[in-house]
Amino acid sequence: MTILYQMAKALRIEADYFKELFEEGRQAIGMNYYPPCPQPELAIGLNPHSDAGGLTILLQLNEVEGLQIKKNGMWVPVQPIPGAFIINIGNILEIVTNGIYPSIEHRAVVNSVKERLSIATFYSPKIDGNMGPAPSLLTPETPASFKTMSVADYFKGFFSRQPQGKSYLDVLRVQNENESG
Ligand SMILES: O=C(O)CCC(=O)C(=O)O
Ligand SMILES: [Fe+2]
Repeated sequence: MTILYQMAKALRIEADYFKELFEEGRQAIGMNYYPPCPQPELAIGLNPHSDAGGLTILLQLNEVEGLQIKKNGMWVPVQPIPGAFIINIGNILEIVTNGIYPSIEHRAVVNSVKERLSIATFYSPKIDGNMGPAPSLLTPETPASFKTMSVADYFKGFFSRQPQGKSYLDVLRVQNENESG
């Protein structure tokens, strides 16, 4: 919550909006084990995706490189630093910040000789609320880029698709003035 409140403050989003969304939020944990692969160029550990939730806190457990983020169209490795957490922005933060904090596309590659372990915690809003771009960010010059929807419908949509880059966000985007009414 501390990280989220600092983000809200930086963007001048009312703290109450984040409190309402995230304070009773859901935290999920995922553990990833990537066995060594003799031909790593033919395999992928985890397909390119952006995380569904608000914030992800990730620990690369055993100092084997594997996580890559997409920056300017290129895959950039994230060096594991012992004891350091990686904070990733998920799709829901992109939606509530109306695109100011874009979610990060990332993937995990495998190593030819070493196994790799990571633990991720995903922090998301409570399931029985609605979410959309924070009202305080919306002005006539900066209209909503995303639809407001229930958190439950958002996750239903997310889990009914194959993870494929950031494609799900495009479905939720307000297309243009005419279509958005
Ligand atoms: O193993 C990693 O470093 C990435 C894990 C990940 O992106 C995820 O669990 O969503
Ligand atoms: Fe991820």
